[in-house]
Amino acid sequence: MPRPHVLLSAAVSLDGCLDDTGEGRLLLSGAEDFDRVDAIRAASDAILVGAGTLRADRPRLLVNSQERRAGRVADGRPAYPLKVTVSGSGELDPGDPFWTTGGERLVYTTDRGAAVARARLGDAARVVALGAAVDWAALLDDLGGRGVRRLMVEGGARVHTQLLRLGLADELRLAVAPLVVGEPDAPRLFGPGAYPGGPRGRMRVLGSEPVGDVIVTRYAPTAPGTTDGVTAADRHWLRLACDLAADCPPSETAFSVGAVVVAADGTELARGHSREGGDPVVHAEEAALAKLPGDDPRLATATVYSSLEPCAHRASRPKPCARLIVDAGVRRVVTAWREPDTFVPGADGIGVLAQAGVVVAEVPELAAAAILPNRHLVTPTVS
Ligand SMILES: NC(=O)C1=CN([C@@H]2O[C@H](COP(=O)(O)OP(=O)(O)OC[C@H]3O[C@@H](n4cnc5c(N)ncnc54)[C@H](OP(=O)(O)O)[C@@H]3O)[C@@H](O)[C@H]2O)C=CC1
Ligand SMILES: Nc1c(N[C@@H]2O[C@H](COP(=O)(O)O)[C@@H](O)[C@H]2O)[nH]c(=O)[nH]c1=O
Repeated sequence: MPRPHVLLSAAVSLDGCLDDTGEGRLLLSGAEDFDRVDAIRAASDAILVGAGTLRADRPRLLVNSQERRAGRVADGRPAYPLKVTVSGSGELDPGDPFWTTGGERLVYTTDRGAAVARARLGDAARVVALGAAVDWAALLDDLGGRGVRRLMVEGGARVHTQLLRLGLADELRLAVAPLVVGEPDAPRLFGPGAYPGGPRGRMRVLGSEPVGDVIVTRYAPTAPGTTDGVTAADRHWLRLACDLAADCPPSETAFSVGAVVVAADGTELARGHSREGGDPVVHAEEAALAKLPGDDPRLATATVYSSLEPCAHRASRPKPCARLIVDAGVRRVVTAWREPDTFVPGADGIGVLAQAGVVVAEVPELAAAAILPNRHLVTPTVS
């Protein structure tokens, strides 16, 4: 099951605070903005907050609009999204309105926390133990397995910080309120640590609008991952490579493939697709790499996204794409689809890359998109 789309939602002051240190929650949003948040909740399958937010805010996390609830029911969904919390300790207060209102409740916790949470909550929630520690990737996989496609995360600071740092957030929606908290101990949206792309990495702005007196901006993280684990930004770039594959001039004798080269800070360096620019034999990765100077220093930390595994054997050119990638100094490749035996039996571009020390991440959930423009070339059993 695919992981859900993860949307981080927060309201902050001009000095980046989520709250002040006083009693009760600081309302950063106005009525119009709370209504915008309500619409996102209604469009979500599940809403997650950390146990710290449960303790500090005692939220209900409802869809407040009756029309929106009715719309969900008309679509065959429950009136309220699933409510999810994360707690290492399991120290959750059954008197909180979170457990008695709205949608069904789910707690992700540790093996030790599970015993505490079950004793405290009884039937008010399903408690899922994820081992000695809570692993966020495992949590998202589990939610995907429960049919959650869109997850809204409403904080707090420690939860947002981890999801962004781990590269697991697809989108960040930030409402910036026109006030300054000014307190040194007030919770900040993002804590210190190593974020994808480092301090020079820039996110992509998807849009921005005034809502009442706050400004809401939508961002997408773009900096590639650095391991064979797949991040949300990796999926974004690989989806683009699959879209490029669909743009190739069709062929009966070669695959349609798209490729994108992305720098460590999330800057797109080059893109290419098969048979680009009227060259009947050029491959996607070859076309993309040819647009960059061979000594471009950004290549050493770049990631190549290719809808199809880079080729290992080639009749039409001296070097296959796996070798071109290694020779360009690229150390990481993300791909959706292993090459079938259609033209070259036993091609193992991933093996060539791995042998040269290149980290390869595979995203099988995007294989269908990579195959689509090639469906006339593969038998149904291969696809
Ligand atoms: N302005 C806004 O939009 C929002 C503001 N807020 C504010 O944020 C503040 C709360 O933030 P914060 O205190 O950081 O709390 P969080 O909501 O981020 O919750 C932190 C708690 O969640 C659990 N947790 C988180 N990550 C893990 C993990 N990897 N493994 C195990 N348990 C984990 C722990 O629970 P446990 O302690 O049980 O082990 C931890 O103490 C409040 O002041 C609130 O008002 C909150 C949401 C939105
Ligand atoms: N203070 C604040 C937010 N706080 C969030 O709203 C949650 C409470 O929602 P509810 O149960 O509907 O009262 C709370 O737990 C926290 O996640 N959100 C925002 O968009 N803007 C704000 O100014």
